[in-house]
Amino acid sequence: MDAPPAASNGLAAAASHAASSALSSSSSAAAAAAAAAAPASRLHLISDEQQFTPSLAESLQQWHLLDAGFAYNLCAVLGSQSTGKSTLLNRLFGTSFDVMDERVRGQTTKGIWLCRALSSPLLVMDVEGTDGRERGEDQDFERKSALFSMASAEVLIVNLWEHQVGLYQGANMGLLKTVFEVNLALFQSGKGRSSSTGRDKTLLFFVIRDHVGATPLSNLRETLLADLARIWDGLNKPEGQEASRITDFFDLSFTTLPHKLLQPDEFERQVAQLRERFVERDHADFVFKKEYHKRIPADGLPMYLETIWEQVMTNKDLDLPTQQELLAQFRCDEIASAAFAVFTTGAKVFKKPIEAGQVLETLGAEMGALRSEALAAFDKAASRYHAEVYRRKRSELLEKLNATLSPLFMGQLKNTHKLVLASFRSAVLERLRGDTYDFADVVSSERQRALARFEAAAQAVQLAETDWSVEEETQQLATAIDAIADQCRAEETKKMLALIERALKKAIAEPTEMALASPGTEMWDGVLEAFGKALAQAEATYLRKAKSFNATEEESVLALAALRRRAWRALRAKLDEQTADSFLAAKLRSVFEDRFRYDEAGTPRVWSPTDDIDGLYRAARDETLALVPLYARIEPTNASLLPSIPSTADDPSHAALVERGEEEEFDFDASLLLFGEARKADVAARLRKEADAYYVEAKRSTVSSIAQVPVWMYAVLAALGWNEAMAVLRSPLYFAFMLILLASAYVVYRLNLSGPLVQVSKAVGREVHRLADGALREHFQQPLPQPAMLRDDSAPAPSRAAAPEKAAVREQKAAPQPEEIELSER
Ligand SMILES: Nc1nc2c(ncn2[C@@H]2O[C@H](COP(=O)(O)OP(=O)(O)OP(=O)(O)O)[C@@H](O)[C@H]2O)c(=O)[nH]1
Repeated sequence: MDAPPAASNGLAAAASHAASSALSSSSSAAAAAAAAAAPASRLHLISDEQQFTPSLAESLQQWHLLDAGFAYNLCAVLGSQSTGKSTLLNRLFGTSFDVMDERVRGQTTKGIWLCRALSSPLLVMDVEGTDGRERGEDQDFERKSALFSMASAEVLIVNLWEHQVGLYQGANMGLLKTVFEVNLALFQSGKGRSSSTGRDKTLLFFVIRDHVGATPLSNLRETLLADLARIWDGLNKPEGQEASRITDFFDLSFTTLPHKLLQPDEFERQVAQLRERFVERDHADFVFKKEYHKRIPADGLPMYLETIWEQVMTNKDLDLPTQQELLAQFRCDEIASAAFAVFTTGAKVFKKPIEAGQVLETLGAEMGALRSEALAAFDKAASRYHAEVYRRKRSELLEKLNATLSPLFMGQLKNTHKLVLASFRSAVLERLRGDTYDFADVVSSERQRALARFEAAAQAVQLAETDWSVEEETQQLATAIDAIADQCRAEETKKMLALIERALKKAIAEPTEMALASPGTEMWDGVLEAFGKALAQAEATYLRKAKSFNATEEESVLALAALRRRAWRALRAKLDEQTADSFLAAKLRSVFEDRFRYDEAGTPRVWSPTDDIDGLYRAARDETLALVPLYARIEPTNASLLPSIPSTADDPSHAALVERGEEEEFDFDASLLLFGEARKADVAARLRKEADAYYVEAKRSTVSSIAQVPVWMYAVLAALGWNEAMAVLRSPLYFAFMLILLASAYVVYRLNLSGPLVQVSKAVGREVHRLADGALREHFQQPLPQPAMLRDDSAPAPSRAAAPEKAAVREQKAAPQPEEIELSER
């Protein structure tokens, strides 16, 4: 960019005029700024070598126009070389274009220069003059510069001398023909042009210089219009535009200026008047009408002008609307990228916490704000471009923004899902810890709360203008909640079934023990009656509780079947325990004992040699042995007492449970058999041996009673001692001794010494009795048969072996039988 030349008088005048016009039209601040401003530096937009400058954006920035949007104007001046174009522009706009040195006379402006007007947001293009000697017959640049100016400028100032008007063959007419031709080419696609609305028109502003006043402006205007019409008619118009008129594309305006050198004051005055039309927006004849604007935002101007110039240089078809669209695309992309970059930096902040599983309470609002900021930044700059392109690019940007935010949204949902699920689980478990709860109530209220919480969190993070959906995630959460609820329910059911089972076990224990302790044909009826009652109660309890578990009919049926099986297994376990070897042996022994050792009245038998020990033994043994098959199989006399317990094999769903190892195989019919033939034989053999032991003991007790000292022996002793008694009475010595004894007895009695003496005597008596008894026994003792000779060595002695088992049986019985009490007393 070239430095401006020293401000001339004209320039200072322009500046001061700008200040005054700014003051009069808008604000004093703007006026002050304008007054203080120096002419802007000019920019060699297209160099002598026809190269486009890379510094336009920089210059626009310096001229404070880069962010002006559409609030700027652009005009270009065309005309023959050295016709005072630069001089006019500098006077009109306070620009700093080079003016020809009078002494040299030659082409001053080469290529195209651009400068900002001093007092208004106006860009002025000074285009190399046509017909110059320097470029000779080469009309190429003239066409290119015309094309370039037409594509960018709202107003084309056509500068010509008065004496050139009417010279149809002159340089200006050639220039105008070129302008018209390129105009048609620019809009050949017909897009974007609407002659009815007047949009995309260009103003041709004819400035007739050195107007001496002899020919009035109106005449000059008519002449020029006639020339223009003739040129227009002679053009080769593109298809579809054959009937078009010049005014479809151009507005035409004409003005004159006096000779600058001959009438300098008048020249300056009229220039000042003309300036008003260019800078004062409120002026009635303000030249920059809206419809002339090329709708290129200032920030897109560098790109646009460069592209246009490239197209011009490569002689490609230059279709202006297409160029505008391309520019819009390019710029919208650039603006979107800039906005997106800022947005991405902002969005990155949320990424880590979300990935770490956090739930960010304000994420929705912050994402929304971030997205709005990005869109606002895009809208601000991009909305000035081609509307359709802008809309398309905006929706692309929105999509991109949403795509960036989507993982955050999904992450937040997932984290919320986890959080809500965990709270649901802990809340349910917490409430299930108490005693008084309704499972269905707990689960449904917590489920509702969890889903509502999730819904609220999801809504908070969902943005408008997205296709994000929370339905799937909500569905997944509901499924996960239901799975946890099912799990809890299964555990609760298990707990409940275990409680019911425990109660049932307790209920059947005592009746079962009592029934089995007194075997008989109706033994099993008692057991099964008690079981039936306990089972009915258990089922009732289950059904009552199952209601609060939301169990379905089908689930209840299955659970009841399982409960029956468990109850039956519990009964079987009790029966197995009660018919275990030691218990069963004790029971049978007890029965045998009752029948063998006690008579019908329940009195213990004292065996005498006359008793039919063998007969009683056989009867008692056979009766007891007959009980073994009774214990071996559950067989009530009343078959209806047998419960209906479904076997797992008959139930496909339970067969599946068995396969999974969740329930054992169960066959009701098989479960009725407590033990088989082999064990029956074993139990019988054992009982026989024990009975044998009792038999031997009975026999031995008979022999013992025979070995007692007979009563008549004492009579014999009295008879034999009669003589000795007479001898004592007749002998004075013995008699005296007897008297002394009697006297001693009297003294003892009188002195009350009988107690201790009786004690001593008793002790002495007991000792004497013991010694005498021992002596007699020894005397009459006969050898007895050894037990080993009578019974098998392996059989336990009844007193030794039976004692602990009997004690065990007694411990097992919760309430001793009357018979047992009797026995123990005995
Ligand atoms: N007769 C006449 N001469 C003028 C007028 N204005 C400027 N000049 C003179 O014309 C000569 C050319 O002026 P420029 O302003 O350099 O003309 P230009 O058309 O910009 O020249 P190029 O940029 O070389 O095409 C200078 O010597 C000016 O003094 C005018 O109104 N009437």
